[in-house]
Amino acid sequence: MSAAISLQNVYKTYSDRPVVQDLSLTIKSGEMFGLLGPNGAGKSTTIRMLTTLTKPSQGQIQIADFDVVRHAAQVKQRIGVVLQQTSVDGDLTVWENMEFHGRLHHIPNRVRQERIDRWLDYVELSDRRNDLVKTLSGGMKRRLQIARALLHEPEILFLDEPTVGLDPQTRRRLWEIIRDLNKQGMTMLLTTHYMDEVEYLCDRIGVMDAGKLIELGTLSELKQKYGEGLVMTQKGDKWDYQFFPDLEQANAYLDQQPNKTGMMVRPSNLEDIFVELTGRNLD
Ligand SMILES: Nc1ncnc2c1ncn2[C@@H]1O[C@H](COP(=O)(O)OP(=O)(O)OP(=O)(O)O)[C@@H](O)[C@H]1O
Repeated sequence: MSAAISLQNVYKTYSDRPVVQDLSLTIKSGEMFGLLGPNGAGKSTTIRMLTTLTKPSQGQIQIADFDVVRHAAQVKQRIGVVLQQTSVDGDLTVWENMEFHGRLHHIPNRVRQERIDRWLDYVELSDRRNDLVKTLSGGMKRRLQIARALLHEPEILFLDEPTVGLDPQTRRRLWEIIRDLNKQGMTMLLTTHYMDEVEYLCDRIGVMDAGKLIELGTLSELKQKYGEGLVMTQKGDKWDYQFFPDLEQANAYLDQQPNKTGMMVRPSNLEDIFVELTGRNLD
């Protein structure tokens, strides 16, 4: 597989304050990549640079072999973007939002109508096509954002916190859409605060903290690295976490303890690894 997204030693500085530092990363074509990190880690800034919305202060970014600064127009043709803050226009209908976006991308009329129908159908909004967007639920608006981002048939889709603020059923529904698009071959980069989202969706995970990429790998690689078994020990109102290569070794350790009160063993998960790495919970 070739590289869909490539960052080499990328920095972004605002008023001398580095918010992204020395970020190098390659995402293959067809990959579903999750960028995880606490508030202010630099995830949105990274997405903004990848999607030509802001320029890197230093370093190189290529999308489908096009430089994001020198060939921004070619990059824009190849990417779809669903950002947290880019909302759909509430005073237009569902169809008008799609139509407007299609015209911006100069999609010829007949093709545009066919694609609007197809993508609205795909995100199950066909029956709401004549409704004002402000009358839609949060989940429907997000689905419309996705349909709109797909209208010009991008190769790569960027999703910044795609399910934030949505109820569990709606999140699941969006996950299915995201998964299905990836199965159809679309490269995807998503940022999220939700560990379960990354675990469920992503082939590979990058953890950002304070502007730096501090960990990278598949979930199983990360679990192998940090340990698949965990011993939790209650210390007052806090828990101490100790990783072990597997559950058997975690249990063996527990068995050796003279006092097992306040101790428990369980399989580790991504959140444990995240807390170990950043010393913080995400919520
Ligand atoms: N336009 C800007 N001007 C100045 N500082 C900025 C700007 N955009 C972002 N920052 C700062 O850069 C840092 C990284 O922000 P960013 O939004 O990329 O983080 P994030 O990981 O996406 O966090 P969140 O999950 O809260 O969105 C923050 O400290 C933020 O205040």
